[in-house]
Amino acid sequence: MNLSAKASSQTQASGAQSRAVAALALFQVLENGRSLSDALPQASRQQQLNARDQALAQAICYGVLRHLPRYNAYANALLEKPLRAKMKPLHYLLLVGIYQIVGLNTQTHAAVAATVEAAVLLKLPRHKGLVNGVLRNFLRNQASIEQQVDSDDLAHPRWLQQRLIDNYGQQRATDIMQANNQQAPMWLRVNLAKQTRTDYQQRLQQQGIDSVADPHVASALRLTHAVAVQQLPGFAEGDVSVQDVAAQACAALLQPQTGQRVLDCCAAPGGKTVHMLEHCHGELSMTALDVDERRLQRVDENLKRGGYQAQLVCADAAATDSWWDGQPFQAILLDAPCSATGVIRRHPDIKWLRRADDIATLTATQQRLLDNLWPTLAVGGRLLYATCSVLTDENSAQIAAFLARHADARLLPIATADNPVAGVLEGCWQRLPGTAEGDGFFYAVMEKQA
Ligand SMILES: C[S@@+](CC[C@H](N)C(=O)[O-])C[C@H]1O[C@@H](n2cnc3c(N)ncnc32)[C@H](O)[C@@H]1O
Repeated sequence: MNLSAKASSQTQASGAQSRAVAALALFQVLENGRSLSDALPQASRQQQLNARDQALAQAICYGVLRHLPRYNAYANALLEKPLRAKMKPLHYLLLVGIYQIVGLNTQTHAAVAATVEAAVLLKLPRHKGLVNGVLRNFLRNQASIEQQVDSDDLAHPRWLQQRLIDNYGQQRATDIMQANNQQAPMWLRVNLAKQTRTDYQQRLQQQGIDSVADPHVASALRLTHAVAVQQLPGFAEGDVSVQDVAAQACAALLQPQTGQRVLDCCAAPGGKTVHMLEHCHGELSMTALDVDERRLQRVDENLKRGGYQAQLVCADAAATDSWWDGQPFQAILLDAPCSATGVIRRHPDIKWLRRADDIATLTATQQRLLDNLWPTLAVGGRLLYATCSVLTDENSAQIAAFLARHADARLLPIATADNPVAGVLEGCWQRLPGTAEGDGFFYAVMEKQA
């Protein structure tokens, strides 16, 4: 084989690998209920994908998940009969192929060829012909198939659509779902303990990376185009972190003060723990707690990267007898486990993995955390309750019920009001996805009365 033929067959092989990885990851998410952030890296490792091919596999998975009903409908229209259970990975390979034809500006014929080849990697080599036939048929008849298939372009499960309509009305619910189907921008949090935001923006500019400063959150820069973290100057030294602008608002809302005892009780992977430490130049007595030991390691890594210290505790935050020494905290961040319906732009698998029943379970957990942590807060101290959810049961209704149960809790109104949302408890802040380019997020600040 000459060199260029060898190079071209290597390119083809890596093209097939990324398509196979995308199909396998989608299979794991949609058939086995695994999160994409677990399934994709695992499938990538199995196929030994390089970073570039992994990025392609990820882009394909995101694209398919964003408009899953539409691509499923196309595949079903193209297949004479549904595939047998054993051949199910092939269905996801077809979605991968269809998405590339519809949604990616790749060279279509090369993309189809790589997708057909991926059937071999899925250990279904005998069905290469089927994949080829279906995708070529779609290429020939795309316009008529798109016309004949009645697909739901909002692409959210019915129960979630209905909840959003119940919470916000038809128009706002539609806006939320449309925003959920967009790609989220990359946001940076500049470590203001080390440099000004303008200085860091200039460092970016010197590397040819354009950014826009957020008018409300002092540390936040939005990149005009996403880049790999390794390209960010000073990333390894903790000069900058990747964090959405909505998450960055937490430190300023809680306002921890130098020298205070602070609890971050659902801390992993530690984005907000480190931000609070940056906010006070590291001078906080910080306890970072999480129930998940593996995720707690990420907090440790993030602390080390920034050069900060915290006491790490692995425990159920609500089981205070098991970890609390009885010394009250002056500030508590409860970034509660939630439906994550505010971050569907970044995790499009969420809308297919969540079930309607999950919401009641989550609200019960949130209530237990709020009630059991409240006694650990000092009189005069503040608790910030935050979620990346847009559902009122987890947010306004949760806080209204908490205030009704706790006479010593006073809501400190948040004056930001860049997007007051009808139906949200006055004094709380509900950000909706896409508003000012940020994620959907909810915040309520409460102070403990004597
Ligand atoms: C929204 S994430 C936190 C994100 C984090 N604050 C950050 O900014 O990087 C919620 C976290 O709550 C943790 N968690 C869930 N239930 C918990 C519990 N009962 N006690 C402590 N942590 C819990 C999860 O393991 C998860 O890491």
